[in-house]
Amino acid sequence: MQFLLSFDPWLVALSFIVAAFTSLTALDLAGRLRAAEKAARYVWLCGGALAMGGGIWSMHFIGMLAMKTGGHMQYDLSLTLLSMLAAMLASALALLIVCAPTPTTGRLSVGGLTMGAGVCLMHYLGMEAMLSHTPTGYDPTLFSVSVLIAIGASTAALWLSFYLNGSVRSPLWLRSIAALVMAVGITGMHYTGMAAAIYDTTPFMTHSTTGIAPDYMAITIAGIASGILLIAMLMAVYDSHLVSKTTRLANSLQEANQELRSLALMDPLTRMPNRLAVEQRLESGLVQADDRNTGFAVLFVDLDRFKSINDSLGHHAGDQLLKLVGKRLQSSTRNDDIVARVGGDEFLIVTGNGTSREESTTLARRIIGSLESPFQLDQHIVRTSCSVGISLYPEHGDSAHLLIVHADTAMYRAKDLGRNKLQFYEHGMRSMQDRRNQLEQRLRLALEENSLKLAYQPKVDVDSGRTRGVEALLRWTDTELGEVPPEEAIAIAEDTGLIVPIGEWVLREACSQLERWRTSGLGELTVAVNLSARQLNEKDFVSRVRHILEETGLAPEQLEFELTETAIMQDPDNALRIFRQLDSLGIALSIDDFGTGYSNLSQLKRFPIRCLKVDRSFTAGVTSDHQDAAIVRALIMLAHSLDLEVVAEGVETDAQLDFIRRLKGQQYQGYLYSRPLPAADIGRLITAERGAGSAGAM
Ligand SMILES: Nc1nc2c(ncn2[C@@H]2O[C@H](COP(=O)(O)O[C@H]3[C@@H](O)[C@H](n4cnc5c(=O)[nH]c(N)nc54)O[C@@H]3COP(=O)(O)O)[C@@H](O)[C@H]2O)c(=O)[nH]1
Repeated sequence: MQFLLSFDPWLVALSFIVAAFTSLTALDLAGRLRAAEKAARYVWLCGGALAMGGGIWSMHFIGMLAMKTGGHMQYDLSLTLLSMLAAMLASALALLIVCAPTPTTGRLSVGGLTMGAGVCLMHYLGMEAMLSHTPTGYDPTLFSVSVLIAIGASTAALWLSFYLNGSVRSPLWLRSIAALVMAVGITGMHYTGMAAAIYDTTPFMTHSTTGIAPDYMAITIAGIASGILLIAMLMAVYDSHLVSKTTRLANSLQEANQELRSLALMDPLTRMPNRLAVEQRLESGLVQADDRNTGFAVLFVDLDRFKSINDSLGHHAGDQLLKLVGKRLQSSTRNDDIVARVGGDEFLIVTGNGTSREESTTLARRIIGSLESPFQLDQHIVRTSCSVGISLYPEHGDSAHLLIVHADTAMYRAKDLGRNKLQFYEHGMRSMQDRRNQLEQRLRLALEENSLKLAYQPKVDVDSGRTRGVEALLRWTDTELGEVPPEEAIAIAEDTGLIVPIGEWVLREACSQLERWRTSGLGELTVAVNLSARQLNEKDFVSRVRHILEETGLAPEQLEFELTETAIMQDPDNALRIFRQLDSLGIALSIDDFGTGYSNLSQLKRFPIRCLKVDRSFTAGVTSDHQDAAIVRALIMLAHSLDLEVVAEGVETDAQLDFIRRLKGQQYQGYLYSRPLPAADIGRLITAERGAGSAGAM
């Protein structure tokens, strides 16, 4: 017998709300379950099955309570518990299914079927639990519809869960809509199932006194609903904690990433872009230039004599200098140029797009000019200069690599041409390494074939204007390479160790020449020979010198060695030992390029030195730069106080000579009197000088 049932609308609404709330919680749980690690997954699974099963079960019994009966309904305890167990097992199964990483159709179908069956089992066991109002049968159509709704709703719920908990968690509004759809399914199934019930008698007119009373049932339902609410709240709190933790982690990860990225692109000393950064910039510059049909320039800047500053003043000072140089370079460039430090004392500048050859020249000149004024490094004042090589895009290369290599090659050419210069790359210029290899080969050959030459530059007495001695300077004109600048030849010789045999050749040649001049009547001149630190390291250096003096017949008093402060400081103890032996032979020792090496004077004063040579870079500025003038004044005073002679190098003008004279510098050397000349020319010059002297005396 079918009866028309009526329901309390508030309780029906409540049952729907509980269903929706349960669905929302279940969707949330499914997402967490999938993301959870092994142990946490079991906790979420148990908690989820309890909450979800309990929720569905509560919704079902609220629906029962919503049914308006004339009597007092009681529920069978074991069937009620069984129905609850069925709901929870079905939920556990559903959650297990959604744990799987991929939602195959088979998995969804089996899951939907099993869960639907579980929900039906829960529902119809619940119906059976109604004591004295147990249905006697079910309308097959409505029953089938309720089963189909249960399976359909379960499959939809599983599918939604997969869909909404993919790689990215869906927003709350989307999950809420899904939960509402699921709630419609669950409540739809429930009320269809209730409508399917057939009773023999008018239901609910009788009273039962056994089983669970509706009051207890309401309390149980309220308890379970509160439990779900609690779990949902706990999840929300956990969620916000997780979100803030994740946000914090994400932020610090982002910061760490940024830091790593900037470190990878930054030179740690100067905090300027590094080689990688400039290469990236070059790559994008190439693309831009092609798009706009323009060009740009790459400038390779290398400091001159940085090594000697670093060696003599120490790495701290060297580092300070590099930072200051970096700042000056940056302030010499425009905003759209990038300045990077790409090696020890090497900087690379990539100009903004549209830079012409003329603009690159102006920039290179500005850069060279920016390094002209001295640098203050703690208590030291330091001077440096730079050589700049320039390559242009597109003329000199079509890749970042080529442009850098060509700018580098041009920079080495600028160094060969005497430093403190700019040089554009020219096609056919050999790469630095190629040229070095060729130079080394040719230099060895020149030594073997005895084709090296010496030039001599007079060292002139400031008061009398007469030549007191000469400095022997290496000259090399190669048949293939042409005239090779002495600085380049010496640098190769130093690097390859050839400086030892070449130095010995220079010494023998200079001593022989002096003897020839003496025997030809030029009188007692002295000859200064430059020494390299490498020569000092030769075990038998002193005995070789003694042997050459014996061989050539030159008196030791006519020989003088010049050594830079930097060379001495490479191994001061060894230098001191050798200097003492040379001094005891009667050979004089001079400190070359004085003022550029910045050695400590307490070290230097231990050495048997007779003379300080003021570096030509200071002499050049004595009449134009008050700092240079102050430095030369201080150096000469220092030499006087240590009872040493002073030779001012690089005197090119009368004004410079006057300055040296006023300070009582004893000797000078420079183009003013004579450039370095071949031996024959020097012979003639001194002969003329002597003749003029005797004529004057007469
Ligand atoms: N170990 C050895 N070093 C050597 C030897 N021969 C030369 N050298 C060193 O090479 C450097 C370059 O020498 P060079 O190009 O010969 O330059 C010398 C002079 O030409 C130059 N000079 C002299 N007067 C002036 C001047 O008025 N203006 C000006 N611009 N330059 C001038 O100075 C150089 C001499 O310097 P120094 O030796 O410091 O007195 C140079 O460092 C040589 O030392 C060698 O055989 N062995």
